Amino acid sequence: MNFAIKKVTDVFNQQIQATIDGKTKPLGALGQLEDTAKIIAAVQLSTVNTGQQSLSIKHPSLFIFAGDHGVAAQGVSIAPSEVTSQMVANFASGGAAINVFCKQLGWQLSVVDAGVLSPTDNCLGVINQRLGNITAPLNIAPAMSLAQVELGFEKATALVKSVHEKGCNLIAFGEMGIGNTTSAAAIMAAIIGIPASECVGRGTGVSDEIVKIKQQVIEQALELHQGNLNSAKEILASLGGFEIVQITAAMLAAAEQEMLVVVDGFICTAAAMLAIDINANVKDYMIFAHCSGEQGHQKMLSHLQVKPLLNLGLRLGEGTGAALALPLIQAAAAFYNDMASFTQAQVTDVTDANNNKVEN
Ligand SMILES: O=C(O)c1ccc[n+]([C@@H]2O[C@H](COP(=O)([O-])O)[C@@H](O)[C@H]2O)c1
Ligand SMILES: Cc1cc2nc[nH]c2cc1C
Repeated sequence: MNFAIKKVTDVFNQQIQATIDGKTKPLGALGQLEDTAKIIAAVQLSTVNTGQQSLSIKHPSLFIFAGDHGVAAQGVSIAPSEVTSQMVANFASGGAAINVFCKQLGWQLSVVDAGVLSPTDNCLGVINQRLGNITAPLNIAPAMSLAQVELGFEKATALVKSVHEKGCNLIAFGEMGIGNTTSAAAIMAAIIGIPASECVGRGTGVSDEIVKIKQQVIEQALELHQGNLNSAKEILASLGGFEIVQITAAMLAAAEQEMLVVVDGFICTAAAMLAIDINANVKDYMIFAHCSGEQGHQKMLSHLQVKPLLNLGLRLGEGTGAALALPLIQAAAAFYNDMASFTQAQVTDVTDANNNKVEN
């Protein structure tokens, strides 16, 4: 599957910067909200809203993709794989952190079974996009086949298209999967080309001893699959998870539909790295919500040269960081649309006086 993602043009950058700088505030005083407004404006002025001046966040939707990881049986998590299906049931009945935040903040929340141990057919509203029950342990065999990766890409793409058709223009991704910090750290090591020790972390909160086991498992996996890590899809088949496959594809499909993409924590950023590897244009559509407490996440973000909005020490996943960033994203669009300019408010333009921006 290929994704035709329009490159966000820089033709409007000067206009966008002038709009932001013309607002009644010292230059740069809205900090990262200004950077966020620039991302939204660059996407919306150069794609959907060409020529239109105001920014819009329509029907913000958050998708949690859940998948189980065979590597969990190698003792790399505090929790057994059964917890993934149990948490999916918790999402379906509204009891998880992400349910509370989505309800509070006005996100539409959907839960996707990308392949968890116990099929979740009896969970109300859970979307069935299963690629299997659980991946193979990545240090022993390829996590899945390339055919499963392709199927995941097809299913995720169709899902995103249907959400876009309902009028959504901003989509966020979260995940749930016991063992998936091992998979994400292995993906990170493969993509960045750094040792497993720099990528591995405590995940759900494992001990130093288990961190060492995780590191060994990742090192075994990288050695086993060397030669089969030449493309993002090969990396996904060798080291991925069913939820990571579908998040990667969903990010690409969302950018293809000219939607903004909100990236959550460590695992979702691993998917973002893979998506960027497949089509670099997708990065222009991404807003990085937060820096997770998972060691390795800051390194991923630095590698991508992006600055997330929040740094709250969250390490839950489920899309919780993405959900909490929504009010800031909305605030960025709102100040861009609604703040008065120096001219409109008849306030002395301090940017001219102090920064010699106007040549006269
Ligand atoms: O989003 C993050 O940065 C993050 C950091 C640490 C853990 N998690 C969550 O914890 C689970 C994976 O942890 P583990 O220890 O089982 O690999 C998975 O369900 C993730 O949603 C998520
Ligand atoms: C209880 C629990 C909830 C989670 N939510 C995301 N990852 C999780 C991991 C565990 C163990």
